Amino acid sequence: MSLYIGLMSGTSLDGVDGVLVDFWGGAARTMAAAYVPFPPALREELMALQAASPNELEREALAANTLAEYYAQCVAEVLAQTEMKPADVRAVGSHGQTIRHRPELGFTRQTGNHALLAELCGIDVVADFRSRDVAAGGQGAPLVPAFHQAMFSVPGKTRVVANIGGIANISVLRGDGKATGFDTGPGNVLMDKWIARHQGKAYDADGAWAASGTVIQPLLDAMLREPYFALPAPKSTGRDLFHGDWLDTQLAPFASAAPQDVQATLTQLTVLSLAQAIKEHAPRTEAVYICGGGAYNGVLMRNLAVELGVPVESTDALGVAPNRMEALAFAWLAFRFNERLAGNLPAVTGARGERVLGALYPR
Ligand SMILES: Nc1ncnc2c1ncn2[C@@H]1O[C@H](COP(=O)(O)OP(=O)(O)OP(=O)(O)O)[C@@H](O)[C@H]1O
Ligand SMILES: CC(=O)N[C@H]1[C@@H]2OC[C@@H](O2)[C@@H](O)[C@@H]1O[C@H](C)C(=O)O
Repeated sequence: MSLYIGLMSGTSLDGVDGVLVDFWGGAARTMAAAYVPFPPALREELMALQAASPNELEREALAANTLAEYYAQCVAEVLAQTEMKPADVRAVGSHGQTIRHRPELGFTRQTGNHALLAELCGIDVVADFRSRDVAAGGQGAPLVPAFHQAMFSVPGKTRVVANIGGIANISVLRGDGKATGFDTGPGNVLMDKWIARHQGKAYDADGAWAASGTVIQPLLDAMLREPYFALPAPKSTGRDLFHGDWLDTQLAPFASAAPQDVQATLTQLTVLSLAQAIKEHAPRTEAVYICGGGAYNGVLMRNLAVELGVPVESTDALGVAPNRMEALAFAWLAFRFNERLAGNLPAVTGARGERVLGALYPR
């Protein structure tokens, strides 16, 4: 067996997903999965750390310590579902928590106390997967297209895998074995923000609130004029751009709009920005497979299928539950690190070449 654990806590800031996976023989066999939600205080602190604030150096370090405890709990929960012990696992691939992503300034920061995680779980930890790609002139994101290519590409067919997390990104898997991909823009981040503000809920379950509203076309048109959407790839984004102030600036001329109509419009912003990217970069794709929490939003899924005119399915159809995909990808990146194989696709990130990604914290 070639066992790895992948941990992913993404831009939604809701918690950490973990998987235990066996890469023996080149396949990826998931043996266990767990999700550990973050308590409200940690979520709020991680949200606050997305932008400049007082004493952030110390606060980041303390948040990193707390994260390590939740990550270690997630590792313990996946192991508890099997007969496996820490010594059976070759490494934990831990994404960490993105608190800044500024590749144009030469850095991206995923916080987490990786030394503490190694100490707490007694397994080698591989972390900081994005920095080397940025050092080589790349965006450092998205990284999952390399994993999607390795697992899901089919000769002679174009497939698209789209992740709709806080931010949305696509992987275009071409029939010739090559892959491209980039961040298309907001996934759930703006919808989550809006429903939290108006209803105190973490997200719009199944898009039901959006479905009760009507799209405000002038607002949608204005938001689609955001320059990011027209930028050529390679490109990546995050809460650094799509934050509350961005939303408030867009909404300022629409102060009297009904909240459910705004939610319908934000949902359609995600649909159209994704659909435009797919139509432009994969016009002949036969199917689009969705992972990330957006796969559980029926309104988003149906509207995307209408917009694209091709089947839109969850990645369950590829044998991977949508909420496990990214954790699986970071287990795979740890495996690539251990084998000293490249983890990035320069055609995706724009790096000068292939690089081994990650840094090791031995157990
Ligand atoms: N049942 C559901 N109905 C609607 N939306 C849902 C549902 N379940 C999850 N989501 C959405 O998915 C989000 C979480 O998605 P996910 O865990 O893929 O994000 P992430 O990994 O944190 O983000 P990223 O991929 O950008 O790093 C939630 O915040 C919510 O908006
Ligand atoms: C800097 C950062 O954390 N980026 C995330 C984020 O969440 C989705 C999208 O933006 C993607 O670029 C990336 O995550 C996935 C795992 C990736 O690197 O492919």
